[in-house]
Amino acid sequence: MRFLLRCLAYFRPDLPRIVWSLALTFLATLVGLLQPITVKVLIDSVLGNKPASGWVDGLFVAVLPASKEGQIIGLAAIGLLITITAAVLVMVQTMASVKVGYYGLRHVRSDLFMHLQRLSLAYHRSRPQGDSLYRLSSDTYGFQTILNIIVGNVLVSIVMLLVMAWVMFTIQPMLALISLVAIPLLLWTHRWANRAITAGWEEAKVADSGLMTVVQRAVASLWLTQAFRREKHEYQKFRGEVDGAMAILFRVHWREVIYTLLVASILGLGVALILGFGGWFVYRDQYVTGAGEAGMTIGKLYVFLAYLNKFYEPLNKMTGSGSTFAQATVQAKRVFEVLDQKPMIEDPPNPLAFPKQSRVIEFKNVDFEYLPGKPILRDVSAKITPGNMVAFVGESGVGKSTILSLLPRFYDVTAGSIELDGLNVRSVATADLRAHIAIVLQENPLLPATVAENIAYGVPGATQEQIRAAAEASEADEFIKRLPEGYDTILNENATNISGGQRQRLAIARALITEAPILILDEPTSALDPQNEQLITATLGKLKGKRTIIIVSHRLSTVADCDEIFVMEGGRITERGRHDELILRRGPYYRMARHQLKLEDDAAPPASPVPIPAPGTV
Ligand SMILES: Nc1ncnc2c1ncn2[C@@H]1O[C@H](COP(=O)(O)OP(=O)(O)OP(=O)(O)O)[C@@H](O)[C@H]1O
Repeated sequence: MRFLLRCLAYFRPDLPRIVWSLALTFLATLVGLLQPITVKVLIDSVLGNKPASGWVDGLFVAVLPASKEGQIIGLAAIGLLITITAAVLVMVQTMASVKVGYYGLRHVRSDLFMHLQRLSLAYHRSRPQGDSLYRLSSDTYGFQTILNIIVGNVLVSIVMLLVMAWVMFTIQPMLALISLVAIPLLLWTHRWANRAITAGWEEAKVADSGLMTVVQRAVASLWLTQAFRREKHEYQKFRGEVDGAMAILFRVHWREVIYTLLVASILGLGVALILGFGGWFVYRDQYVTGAGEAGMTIGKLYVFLAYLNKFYEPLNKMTGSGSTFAQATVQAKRVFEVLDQKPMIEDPPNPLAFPKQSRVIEFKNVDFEYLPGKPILRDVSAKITPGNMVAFVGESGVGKSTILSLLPRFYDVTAGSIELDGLNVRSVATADLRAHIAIVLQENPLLPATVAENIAYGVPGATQEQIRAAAEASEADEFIKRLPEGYDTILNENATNISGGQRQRLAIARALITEAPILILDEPTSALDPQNEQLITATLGKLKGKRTIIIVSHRLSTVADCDEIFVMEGGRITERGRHDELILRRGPYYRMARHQLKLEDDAAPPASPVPIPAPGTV
């Protein structure tokens, strides 16, 4: 019940429309109830010449003309009018409920989308993207289905059941009791089927979202497939997933059709009982005891059978929608599974004020592990003064990128702390913290939008001048002006219509326009040719003193100009200093430099700082 109320809460803002829709449904149902009366009046009063029994019949007879022909035509016209009125009411009700459904769907999707954005990178990296897409695009429909079934079906059906039961009892109490036999049988069948079908849908949804993941991965790595001629293998993998999902769906549908068969048989049994007992009552009252109008008549039996259909209709609907309902609850549960995930990175309850400005950054005895018991960083301490350019260097996998991702709190440290001007990053709002930091990675996502829009992503409403200034600072202006539409050139998916170096310079422009006091660059030049590397190194050189720059790079030519270089080994900082100091020390940095800068193996420590070859010459 709590689960259903939680689902329905998404539709609460539309409560007046739900009430209106319900009222229309009842009205349409009531109007529909008048339909069998036209036949009863035709059989009993017009053709059978019996007096009208009851005030509704009397009302019908009263509006009919005197002649038999006129009465028959009149009843046909009334029947038509009733049908059209009920259909119009249903039409208005349908539109009202469709609106309620879609508004609710919008709420659910917005909630889920927002929550997915709040969930940490750790969450998203541990799950297939296709699964999140599936939950957002497909599973959210479950809420709409639950509303439609509860409001448009269950509530109306329960009222209809009560009304019909009362009407049938007034016609023939014994027949009414017999017709109730179906209810316990239906309840028992429903209990069994609901469990089996829900379990089936749970399995089916996992398989279906797995299919989405396969497609998403295949599209994202299409170049890999084509380059390594693995189309056949990928196709077979896809077919395997499709076949697996289909087999599960077949199993669910088998359970559904068996359930439908059982429901139809139970309702059929009810109708058969009424036909048998009802027919016998008519025979007894009209041909044996001669009770006449006071007993069971053919007209009454007809009306009873018509109402029996209307009595069974909601039962049929309720049980018939049982499978759809089971599927919808599985979908809604999958949405709640994500909504109930607590974001790992949360703002403190009372964040301290933290206006954007240059600040001293300090890593204090930082330990970090992605997985419990598997330390990546150990006792890392480093102080970076505003305006300085520093670098973390070291072999692949030592934890350099990990350090960068701790500063904007993509992950939280396991022990120790990171402080800005002495304030722990955990004591300020994440948005305020991240406003201090602009990030450039080795591979930067660019959007399928214009070049100008991509640069201005972090500063919506940036002027043309700001965009141009950022592009000039990142040495991107030249190439942008040469693009077919200049700054208005639209980048295609993954920005493959510009080169890797150009993408990198756009990413730097996008970072610079934010005027964040801290600029983080993770391997900004590793994918670039010497000429582009030189351009970017020159850009960074110009920013020195204006922003705090933290670089992770393998290329010593990119970091040689830094105010401080932190050398990392096995998750620890083992050496620190300026390039020339580190070379003189003949430690791990020197060993790295020896290969890259082609220093003589046994060369004596140079008396003066080692000249750094200009980027592009090593
Ligand atoms: N999301 C993650 N979950 C678990 N382990 C991870 C995750 N990301 C990185 N690692 C592990 O953490 C270690 C450090 O990774 P990191 O990317 O920080 O190294 P790096 O020094 O930047 O390497 P490279 O120079 O190759 O980029 C590696 O052993 C890596 O396997």
